[in-house]
Amino acid sequence: MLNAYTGTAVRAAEKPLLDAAQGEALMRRAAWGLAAWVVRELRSRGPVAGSTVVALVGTGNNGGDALWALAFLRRRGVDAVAVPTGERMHEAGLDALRRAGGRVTDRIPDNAVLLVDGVLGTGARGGWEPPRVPKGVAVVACDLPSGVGADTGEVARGVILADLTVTFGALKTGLVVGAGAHAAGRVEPVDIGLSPYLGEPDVSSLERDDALAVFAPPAWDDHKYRRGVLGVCAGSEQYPGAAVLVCSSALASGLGMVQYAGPQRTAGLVLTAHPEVVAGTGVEGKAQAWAAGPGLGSDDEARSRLTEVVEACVDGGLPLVLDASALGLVTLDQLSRLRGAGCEVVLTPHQGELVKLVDRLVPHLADGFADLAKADPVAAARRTAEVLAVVVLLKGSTTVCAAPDGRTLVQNEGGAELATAGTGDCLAGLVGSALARSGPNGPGATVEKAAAAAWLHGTAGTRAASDGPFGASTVPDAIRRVLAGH
Ligand SMILES: NC(=O)C1=CN([C@@H]2O[C@H](COP(=O)(O)OP(=O)(O)OC[C@H]3O[C@@H](n4cnc5c(N)ncnc54)[C@H](O)[C@@H]3O)[C@@H](O)[C@H]2O)[C@H](O)CC1
Repeated sequence: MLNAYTGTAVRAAEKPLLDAAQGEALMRRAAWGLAAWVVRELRSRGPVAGSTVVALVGTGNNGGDALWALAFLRRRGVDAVAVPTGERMHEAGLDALRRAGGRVTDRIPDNAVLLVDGVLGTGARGGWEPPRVPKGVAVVACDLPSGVGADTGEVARGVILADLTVTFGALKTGLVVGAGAHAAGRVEPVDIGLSPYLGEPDVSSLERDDALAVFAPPAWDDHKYRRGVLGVCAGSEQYPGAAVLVCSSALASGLGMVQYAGPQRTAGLVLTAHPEVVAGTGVEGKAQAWAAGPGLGSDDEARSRLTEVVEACVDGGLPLVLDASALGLVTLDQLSRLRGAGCEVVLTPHQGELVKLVDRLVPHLADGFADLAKADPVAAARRTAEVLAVVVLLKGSTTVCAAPDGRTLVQNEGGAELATAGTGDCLAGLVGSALARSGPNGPGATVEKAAAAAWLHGTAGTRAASDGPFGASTVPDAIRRVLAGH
């Protein structure tokens, strides 16, 4: 599990050390770590000594880190060049650079091979006007790409996309969420001794082993009912394929059984693809969790199919994932009955669906909510989860999984290749599968299951993309390959 903290929390963690006059020691540790990563980057591209490294240096401590790092690099024989972007530079850092034999110029030298972005860190307020960065120059951001909001991942004007971000003290939320995560490139944390002063993380991310623990292979004495039975209510005359995609993904994730409830033609398609599915028109059976919504449509029949599933879940206290059409159909009363029956509920909207859901079910949150969902997806998912008392899995370039108590997991596996019709249906099947398994229960368990599904879905997407462009029907096979370890 990886943990990330807001910039505000990291600054608060620094405070006792700054009060104890440890500021320069912290900065030198940070700069030392940054210089070490720059050396690695240089080595991967050619010789270290003699190469020109330029740092854009802002007026604050972020610039101070960059100056100290240049001073350390100068001692490795690097031609270390500072380019100030403001009226002043960190005094001690500048002094260190000068003593080490580095230089200060007013423009990026043509022969620069690597650029350190040390303009703005956690103290940034809004954007800036960057100089033109010559093509082919590697970019290493100091703590954060300048202009990325450390608390939110919102990207302001002027952000230079980094190949690598070396971040100090702790991962920042803004480096693992949304556009900020994209701007940061690879992220390498450097320990500067803040751990004892950091509280609870703002967000966390499941790693491979955490996710695979949710989708664990069967134990030697498992039988099909103990491995989990997922009920699927998806697909319609208009969108029959959705039913197949949900069932295929659920089966690929290694469940004991998939039970399909839907019209005959759709059931026929499901059975042709997967004869092992138990299909019928109603919800009777042995389902231990339900996935409802993909391709249901919005007519009376869709509404009544969803109602049947909700009632089955209320009666049995079963977990339920609501996706796609179900997000436009579910009522506040149904959510409240599900909660009252102790059912785990996961909603899986993308940004547009979340905004519509909030408009419809939580009108008092609706004002400005579309802007919030764009700028700060973590806050948007959290607010919805809290007010509806369900887990919200918000799909996007970063998948945000928020629990009603605020616990939030963010997953960045997979890329834009997954933005193709039907992949959301596959994700719904995986969330349903995670819910149907007897796994860890208790606080946090539901949000972890949702995040594990997001991890598997994203990782499968990346696997599928490695063979070239793909459609959603390829995803289930990729899921199997990820779970098989190849
Ligand atoms: N505190 C420590 O000892 C350590 C800090 N580290 C590094 O310091 C930065 C945070 O430093 P801080 O000085 O607080 O903020 P910044 O350097 O990010 O910038 C402040 C500076 O910039 C001006 N400013 C803010 N926004 C803009 C803008 N949009 N355009 C132009 N100028 C702007 C502001 O007025 C200030 O003058 C942290 O990220 C670390 O890199 C180390 O971790 C070591 C310990």
